[in-house]
Amino acid sequence: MNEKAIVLDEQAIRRALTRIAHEIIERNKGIDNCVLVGIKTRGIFIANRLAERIQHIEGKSIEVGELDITLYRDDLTTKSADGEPFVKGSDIPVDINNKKVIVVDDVLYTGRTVRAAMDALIDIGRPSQIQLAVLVDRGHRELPIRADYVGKNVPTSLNEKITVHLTEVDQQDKVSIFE
Ligand SMILES: O=P(O)(O)OC[C@H]1O[C@H](OP(=O)(O)OP(=O)(O)O)[C@H](O)[C@@H]1O
Ligand SMILES: O=c1cc[nH]c(=O)[nH]1
Repeated sequence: MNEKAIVLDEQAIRRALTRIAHEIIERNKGIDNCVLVGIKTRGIFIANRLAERIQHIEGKSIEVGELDITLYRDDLTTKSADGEPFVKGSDIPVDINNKKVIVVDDVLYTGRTVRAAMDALIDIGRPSQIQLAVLVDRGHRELPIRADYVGKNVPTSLNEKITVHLTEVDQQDKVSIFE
């Protein structure tokens, strides 16, 4: 696959996350009773960055939990009967009962990862609300799921792929579209 375009550079990612942090605070009238839950690798780093910005803006800390979701649809050795993603592990340091849980991921595509995340959350408690924040929404949903906070909507064709690079793991901040 070839890199077709850079859709967000370092500065654009920074601005998008700052905007989302403000939107989270505005929508929830502050961050009392809110918890961020990042999905596996890059969603966790994005959730941590949002938490830093929220702390900076509100002067209050927001807790960050983690979910590790495996998309094993293509992994024949571990494929389950229904072939859906599953939650491998979680580290959610707070009681999510009656909390507003904001799920955070880098890319929203079919929605199956988020569906698995919501199942896992509902298994461990009863959030008062679940919201969703993503850096990129590339469309092509297979489930009735939408994001409440979107860094950038990137219309894609099915043969394209969005890659998100973050300095914490990839030594640079960049979102690209590959075809
Ligand atoms: O809406 P969906 O169709 O579920 O796709 C979105 C998920 O796909 C990506 O993870 P991927 O499995 O590519 O792993 P990665 O994060 O390690 O790249 C991305 O990080 C999202 O979690
Ligand atoms: O294009 C895509 C689709 C799913 N997950 C990604 O990270 N990119």
